[in-house]
Amino acid sequence: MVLCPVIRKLQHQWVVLASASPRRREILSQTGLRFEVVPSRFKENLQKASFPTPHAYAVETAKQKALEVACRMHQKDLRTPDIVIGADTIVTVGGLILEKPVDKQDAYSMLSRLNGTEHSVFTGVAIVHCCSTDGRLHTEVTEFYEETRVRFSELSEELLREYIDSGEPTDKAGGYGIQALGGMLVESAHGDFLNVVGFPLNRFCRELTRLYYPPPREGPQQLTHDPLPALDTRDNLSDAEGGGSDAAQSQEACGGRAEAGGERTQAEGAQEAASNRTGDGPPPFPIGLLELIDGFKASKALFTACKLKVFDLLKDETPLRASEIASRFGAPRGGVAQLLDVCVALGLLEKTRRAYSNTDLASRHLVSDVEYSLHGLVMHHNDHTWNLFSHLERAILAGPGPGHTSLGDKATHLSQNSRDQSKEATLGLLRATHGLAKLTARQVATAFDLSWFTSACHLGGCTGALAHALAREYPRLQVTVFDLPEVLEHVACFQPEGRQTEQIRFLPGDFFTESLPDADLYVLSRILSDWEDDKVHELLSRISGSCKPGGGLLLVDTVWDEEGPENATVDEARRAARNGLRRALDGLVWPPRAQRSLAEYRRLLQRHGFRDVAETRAGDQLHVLLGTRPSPREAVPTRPLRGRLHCRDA
Ligand SMILES: Cc1cn([C@H]2C[C@H](O)[C@@H](COP(=O)(O)OP(=O)(O)OP(=O)(O)O)O2)c(=O)[nH]c1=O
Repeated sequence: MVLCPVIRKLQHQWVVLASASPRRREILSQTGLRFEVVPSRFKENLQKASFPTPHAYAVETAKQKALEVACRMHQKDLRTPDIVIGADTIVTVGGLILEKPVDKQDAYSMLSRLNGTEHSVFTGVAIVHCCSTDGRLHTEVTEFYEETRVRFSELSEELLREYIDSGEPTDKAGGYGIQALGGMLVESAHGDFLNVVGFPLNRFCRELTRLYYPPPREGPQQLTHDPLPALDTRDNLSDAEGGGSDAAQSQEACGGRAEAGGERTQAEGAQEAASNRTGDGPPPFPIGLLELIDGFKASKALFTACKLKVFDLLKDETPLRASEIASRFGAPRGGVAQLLDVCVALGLLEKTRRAYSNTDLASRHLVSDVEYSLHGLVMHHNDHTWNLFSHLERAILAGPGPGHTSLGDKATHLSQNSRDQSKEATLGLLRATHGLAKLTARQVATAFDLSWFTSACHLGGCTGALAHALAREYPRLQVTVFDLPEVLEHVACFQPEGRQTEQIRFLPGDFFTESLPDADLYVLSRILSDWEDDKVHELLSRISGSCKPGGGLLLVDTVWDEEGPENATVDEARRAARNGLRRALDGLVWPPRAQRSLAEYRRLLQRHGFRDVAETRAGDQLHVLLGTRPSPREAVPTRPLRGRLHCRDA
């Protein structure tokens, strides 16, 4: 069974695992992936001292293992696999890198070092996408590593000796196998268990997802090949010429030219095959740039498929042919079939025997009436954001000014007073925000333990997505959703059925002009970044004035100085950068928002009398702060303000 949708995307690719490790084979086959095993002949002898970190060494070794197999297969078979996966597992302790012990004595000294202490197990992984043009191998490498911290308990000499005699340490990094007898040595393990066993499966699936959604890479996907059996060990690919991986020979195959002298190392040969070529030839094909150039087309295809409700048509899981879908739209088959094929390429639809069905991703998020639907968000971007961005140049040249830009004028109707908006526009905006709010609601509700509060008031709580998550997590909590009457008149259609409904009430009102409902806990989610400082102070002082001693304020928002969590992985840092990019892009067409740093939000809470401010993250985009009110305080009288739609545009 294939649980990870991205694995399905690889089912027609020729995937090779460049490893002799039975553990890696077993772990990878658990995904349902069809792959072939071709053990690497790369000699694991890179200079450890030349790497800045132990994991850099593991990643490079993994890469060279995979590149060696890619080159050899290309040369010997004249058939190039689409993807070659290499991995290398090492154990590090006190700055030392431990690989597989060479003998019992070596195993003993490794295990003695690990005895009673904590060490790290790193597995470096390389996913090499290959393609062949004019007899030359071109590769694109994605690499990453995962760390697991393992602690051994204090072990007796006798136990270590017995363990070594069992023979288990021989083929395992650090001289132990956590998955078997070696599990008895381990007191604790923090991180991915499978990473210790030789392959970080979870991270691997996440990396594949990152690579294949959105649009799959063009190069490797254009290759065709015959389907191969799920598991087929082809250890013995070559060997008419006597095996061994000769660098010059493999260079000839990979680069289409022989290297006189043949003094180059295998690593160098494989490295060059990685197509980082410089010099006279054309520069490497800029896949990333072309994807960027074409990116808008992919978005528009998705928007159009959503507008036509293609994913709704396919939601009952009966695959339909292009002609059937076209006839439902009363449209000619040709264009519809093309759109459907684009959706297949984008990973939104699957095509089997000329019939189309939704991928898991589409079933979960693009069908309009499912729980975690983002259909409303897509429609909002199609109907509003798309037009705004077509005026981007004008917006930039006009620059910010009084009343913002001519584009800004157009834009403000999206985030302005909802009384000015048509009912349909308000509903569209609510659908867009509801989809996103639902996706993050549980993470926000559980960011802190709120079980000591008995009543909460979500100010500007819109459709109640967060209120429902709070009610679900805290069965004692009564939640009031306080929002403008013109917002609340539309929320009935967003309410799920269930027990939590009894814990939730919707109260119309304007949090700037009307008294706030009583509550132990006030919640503000993505509100403050819509307002400049004077309004923010006004609102916080009203909340502070209504908040009882011991009550709290839960503040949820994006922050401008986001760098990802402390000790962020490369992945997390990238995500943080992408969030920043999204905000920067929005800033080009919408009136600038009052983005604040985490420290500024913390100071705001403190200034308005909230103490012990704690902060954490909820998912990729949101930061959550919780402050409590130690003593009662008078509410500061406020000027009445115009009401507005308290939910962020998407
Ligand atoms: C720490 C630890 C390692 N190992 C294994 C995983 C790896 O197979 C091995 C480390 O050696 P590697 O050099 O990473 O891999 P390998 O030689 O087995 O296979 P190949 O190079 O062909 O890919 O140690 C366990 O099985 N259990 C453990 O607890």
